[in-house]
Amino acid sequence: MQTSKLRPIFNLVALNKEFIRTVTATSAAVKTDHVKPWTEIPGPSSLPIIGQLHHFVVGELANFENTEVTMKLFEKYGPIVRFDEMWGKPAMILLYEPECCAQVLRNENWLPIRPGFASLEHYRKELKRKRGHKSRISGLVFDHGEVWKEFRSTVNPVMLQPKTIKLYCSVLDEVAQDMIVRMKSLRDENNMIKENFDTEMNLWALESIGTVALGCRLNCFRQDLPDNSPEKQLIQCIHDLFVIANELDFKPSLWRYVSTPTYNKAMRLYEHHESLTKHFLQKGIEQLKNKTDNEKGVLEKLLEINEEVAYIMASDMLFAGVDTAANTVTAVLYLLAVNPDKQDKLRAELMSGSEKRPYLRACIKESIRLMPVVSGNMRQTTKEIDVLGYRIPKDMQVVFANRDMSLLEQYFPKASEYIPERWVTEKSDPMHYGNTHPFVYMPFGFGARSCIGRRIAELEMDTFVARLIENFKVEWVGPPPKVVQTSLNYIKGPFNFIFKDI
Ligand code: HEM
Repeated sequence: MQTSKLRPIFNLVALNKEFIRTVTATSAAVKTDHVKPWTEIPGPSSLPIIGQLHHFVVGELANFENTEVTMKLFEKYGPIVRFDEMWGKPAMILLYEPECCAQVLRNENWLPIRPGFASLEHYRKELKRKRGHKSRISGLVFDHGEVWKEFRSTVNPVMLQPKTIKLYCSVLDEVAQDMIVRMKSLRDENNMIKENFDTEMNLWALESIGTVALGCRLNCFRQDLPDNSPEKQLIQCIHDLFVIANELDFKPSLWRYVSTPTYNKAMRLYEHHESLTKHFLQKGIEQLKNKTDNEKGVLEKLLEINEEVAYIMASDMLFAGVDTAANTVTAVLYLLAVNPDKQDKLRAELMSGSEKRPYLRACIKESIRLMPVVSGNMRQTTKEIDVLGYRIPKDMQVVFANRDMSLLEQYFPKASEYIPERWVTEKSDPMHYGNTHPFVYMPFGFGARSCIGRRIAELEMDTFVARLIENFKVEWVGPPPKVVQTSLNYIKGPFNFIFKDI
């Protein structure tokens, strides 16, 4: 309810929304003379010295792990929201308007900058160099400018070549089938896998990406795999990295000024991730020596460039390719479990033996729309740009709220429902996905900087989901799972899946 004291504020917000609608209707982000400075963009109130900090403690930004927080900001402030600079963490603008997202993304120069993971960047670029590490390259996730471009152009022909990716079809299917055997053995008397289902999905994802990054089977599914095995340590380490990066890089933190305990823990974690990656890469290189066929996979081709490129790319793949794929498959399973008619339809497609499986792709796309592992993407502007009546300066961080936009009725009719058909229906159908703005749903990012692992991830997920649905009738009991938002969106237990044999 609006109190009389608050009414002026609500009126301002309403005015702001009205202005935004008008500007959007004409031209979303054309440069005009009548623009306001970015500091006037609506957002949580700022106090002297502490800025917006109090909102993280008791206000509208507290409980940021809740995925609804950003949708609430949209409802309160409209399609553009301001976050002020805080303790060295740069100011940030959140955008919920697809044409404006398009404009920011299309205005990038040839060297797009995706900020985030500043603490990891600090570890790889500053701390390691202080310790005498000589390399200029930190990796695709963390480098920018010419260093990023040079590395990306070196690895693109290897990582994006469909012929190379196709080489992994059979080994990924082998991984999927081994995982099915493991899941069957893990089920309890109720056909449930309640204990550590998330770790199980991570084991599948690590085993899968390992075949590409390290050219060998890691054997993560061994029943006798101890908890302190390098495989389990790596899984835990990747998970902890994303969570701690969220504490340091996406929330207010003093680490840029003093070495806080969280900062020290993060630096130890980053070092641990590095030594584990080296351990696995060494294992991959050893196994290559016994290889009998002549087909060259990703690791061999990268090693031909040089060992450092192979190591850095493997490290990127192990960082970016485990939790992402694992949580996406969990989301697909959950949504198919609570939509049994869609699951039956998918199973019929899979059992038909047809080589083309459009409904499988559609089910995965629709799951990513409703429960994406990444809430949105980010860029640092490379030039000044006017958006929705505000002037955004160069070097400003802009976040695209793709998850929230994808849940809005105005972009996807019956937005809260699981309707894979929207991805395969005729163009003339009002439900056809093509009717929405292409910058609403962008799960793998945009342009030259987009996800280099997309084709690999899609192949892994298609293969595994197909095997799961062929083998199990998947059900879910009880309330929906909780999703916790850190740098990634993690689906949390209890995992009430029931896996009945087909
Ligand atoms: C469901 C699975 C995945 C999703 C949703 C996903 C999503 C994304 C997104 C949104 C970006 C940022 C793109 C941009 O800035 O425009 C990205 C970047 C990246 N992803 Fe993925 N990803 C997935 C799986 C993978 C896998 C399996 C790998 C490993 C090969 C991988 C490796 C990378 C790398 C290295 C980058 C940085 C690219 C660059 O900046 O040049 N991702 N991913």
